[in-house]
Amino acid sequence: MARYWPEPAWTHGTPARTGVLLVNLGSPDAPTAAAVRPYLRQFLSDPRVVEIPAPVWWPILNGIILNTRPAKSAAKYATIWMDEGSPLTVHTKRQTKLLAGYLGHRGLADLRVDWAMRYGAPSVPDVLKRMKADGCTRILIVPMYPQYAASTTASVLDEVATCLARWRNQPEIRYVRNFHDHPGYIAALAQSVRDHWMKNGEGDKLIMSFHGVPRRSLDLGDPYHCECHATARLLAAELDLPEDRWQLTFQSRFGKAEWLKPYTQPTLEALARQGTKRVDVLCPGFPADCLETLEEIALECRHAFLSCGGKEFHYIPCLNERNDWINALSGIVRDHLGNWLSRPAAAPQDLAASVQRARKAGATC
Ligand SMILES: C=CC1=C(C)c2cc3[nH]c(cc4nc(cc5[nH]c(cc1n2)c(C)c5CCC(=O)O)C(CCC(=O)O)=C4C)c(C)c3C=C
Ligand SMILES: [Fe+2]
Ligand SMILES: [Fe+2]
Repeated sequence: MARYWPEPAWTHGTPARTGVLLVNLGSPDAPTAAAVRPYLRQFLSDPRVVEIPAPVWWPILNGIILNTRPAKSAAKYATIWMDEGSPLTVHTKRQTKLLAGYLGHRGLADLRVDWAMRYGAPSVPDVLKRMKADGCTRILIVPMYPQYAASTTASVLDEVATCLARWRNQPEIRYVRNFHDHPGYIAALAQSVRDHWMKNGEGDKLIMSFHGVPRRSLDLGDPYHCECHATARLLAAELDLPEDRWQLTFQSRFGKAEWLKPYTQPTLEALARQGTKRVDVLCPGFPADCLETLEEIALECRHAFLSCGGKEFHYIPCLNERNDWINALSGIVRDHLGNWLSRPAAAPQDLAASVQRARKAGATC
């Protein structure tokens, strides 16, 4: 239970601040098996991600997966690694900096905007602790997942709650549950497609590929499937695309169970075999490029489509640092800050120190 540092005190004189914390999934520290193993161990030990009872799952995880997958995943990470690190981390860091700038221009320069990763570093508890030490008495948590899923969004909230469960004097917390239908997010996606078409012409079909989840989670009531469909419909409408010009698919299946269908790669292979010459592929569920988009889609799926007779495969990058997207994100943040914008944050107080001072001065309680 002593996983986290003790909470920092709010000291008198520290100016009160409102914090905004972007949280993404996280990456290993390096594209090596040694770095991928602890990352995968943490990720795949999360009961929100793998919902198999621990006595059944742990021998599989420790006996098979952690002995075989790290080297294979590391080789994939190595193909997309950037000079500054994993693409997911690099983009999340840049998005944070740009968001702080946009919010600053909207008169919110004193917001403390930071980022953390659910798995790997910097961890959610470490960043929350830093934010509290810097006077954040209110914190808006922004899981960087447009579509809510228990395995992603709820897992971030679990981690925040687990951290705060060890704190006596907690900040006020709000969070963004989803933004799958936010007009600014849909408009930025649509413009990214139009920008691509302007430079490269239009393909025969636009494939919107979302990360999959086990089919069972839909049957148990997870709204993820419906939110992916809502995003795809809104995007197709914004682009004025008739039904036969686009398709939604799910990628990144993990394990042997059935996942949400149709699967991305088999769909692309079938399209190529049926004579579709050119596809444009977009991953609207990922606000930042990462292993799953740059390796699985832009490399593996391209190869699969071309090997089955397709002629042109175009990958449309994620929103990353696009101005229209960061502007939309700043709107999402402002909407959720709501009445925090008009009420000053409570002054941070180190109550333990106040009590001691009062005692010294002769107070009896
Ligand atoms: C976009 C939302 C995501 C959902 C939903 C999601 C569910 C989910 N993922 C796994 C297993 C793995 N995912 C991996 C990588 C990965 N997943 C997401 C996003 C979602 N996952 C991202 C952004 C990434 C990329 C991370 C990066 O560093 O770039 C991996 C690790 C890589 C590998 O070894 O393949 C695994 C494993 C499950 C089981 C799941 C739902 C239950
Ligand atoms: Fe994943
Ligand atoms: Fe994958």
